[in-house]
Amino acid sequence: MKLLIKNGRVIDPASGKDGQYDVLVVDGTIKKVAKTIEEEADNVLDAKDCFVMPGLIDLHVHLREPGFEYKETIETGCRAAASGGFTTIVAMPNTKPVADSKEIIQLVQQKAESCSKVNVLQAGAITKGQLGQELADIEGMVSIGCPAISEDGKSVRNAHLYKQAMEIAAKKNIPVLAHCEDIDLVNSGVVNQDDRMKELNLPGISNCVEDVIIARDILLAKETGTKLHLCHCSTKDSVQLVKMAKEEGLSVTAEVCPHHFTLTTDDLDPQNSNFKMNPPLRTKEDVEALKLGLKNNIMDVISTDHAPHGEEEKKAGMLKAPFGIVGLETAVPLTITELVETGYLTPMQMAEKLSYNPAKVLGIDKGTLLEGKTADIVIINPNEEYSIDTAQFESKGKNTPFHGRRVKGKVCATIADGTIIYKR
Ligand SMILES: NC(=O)N[C@@H](CC(=O)O)C(=O)O
Ligand SMILES: [Zn+2]
Repeated sequence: MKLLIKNGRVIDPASGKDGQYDVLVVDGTIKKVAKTIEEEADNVLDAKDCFVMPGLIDLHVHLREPGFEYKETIETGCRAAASGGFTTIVAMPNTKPVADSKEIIQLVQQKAESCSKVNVLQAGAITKGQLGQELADIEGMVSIGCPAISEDGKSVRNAHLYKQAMEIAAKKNIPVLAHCEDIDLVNSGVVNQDDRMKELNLPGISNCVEDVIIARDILLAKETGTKLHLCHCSTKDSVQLVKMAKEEGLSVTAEVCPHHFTLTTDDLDPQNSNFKMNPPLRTKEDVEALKLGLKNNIMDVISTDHAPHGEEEKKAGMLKAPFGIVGLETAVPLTITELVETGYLTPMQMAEKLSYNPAKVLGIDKGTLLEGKTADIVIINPNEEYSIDTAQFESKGKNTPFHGRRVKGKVCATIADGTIIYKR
């Protein structure tokens, strides 16, 4: 099987290439990247005026299977990933049952393999049942291909237990993906703690809820030598803390989600609980710090925190609705509109944050268009303008505050392992 991608703007962080090239894929492998390739192929894609980047990698996805199939299934989540340009996704463990054992990890792996070419990596929970009492079988899960551990949905409250998990992760050379939230400080908050929250008369979540755990986790990573990756950072001090950790030479990386660099608490419509997510939308000052953090390469990764929920449960109002919004199918246009068009990120940095750097965090041989590598590729038209429409989503989750928003940047095709898995 031969696939030829013609006339695109190839952007490949691994080689530093940014220019017009043709890409030839043979039997799932990138065979050749050259100025012009004249070769018969089974399939030819014209990528004129489009970015051709390594397939996107999302370190933070909630696939909801097993247990919450009404919100999303592995199959619908993978379809959403493909239409969003993602060829590898890391699934979070807060399923029912929790992904805390070899059996559940294997179940997800087998289902994913049977229904999609998207590379699904299931993160293992840190404690059994995410109850924070007893460590899960981390070594066992790693032995069957679990790429990382995470207690996402919450933090491990007991620092001693967490430190033990970090020691195992360090020994196994896998990253710890940290959801940073001090549950004792949350105090039933649902939106950011600021003037807007007072105006809306809703309970608030202060920046400290996130920052104190980021600080704790960095110090624990320093003492254990573990690779720490901080999930969905939303505060200005998170950027400062990551900067300090990097200056000290620690193995600390961090991600920012599109909603946290696009919206502030001023945008929040209290009647629409699709504005409710964890961490919450923060202030202008926080958003600017996150954007500069991405620009200055303090923040390494853009992840989606794709968190699908049912329509009914999201209708329960700001106080009762579950936290979370979908993100797989809006990440590319939001990144282009908010960060590339505005000059915060170059297209090369976009490819770094959405593919090359997440691959490095996981230590997997992906996120590149080098010859000889697996052909995971995304083709994006950065100039196409349109309105986000949830009716077009492949995801079961339609819970996004971005429905109707004008954006620029459209995924035209996604190729995983040499196969076209999405084409519009
Ligand atoms: N981010 C969210 O608001 N919700 C996530 C949990 C999480 O990622 O922390 C979920 O599972 O729904
Ligand atoms: Zn989380």
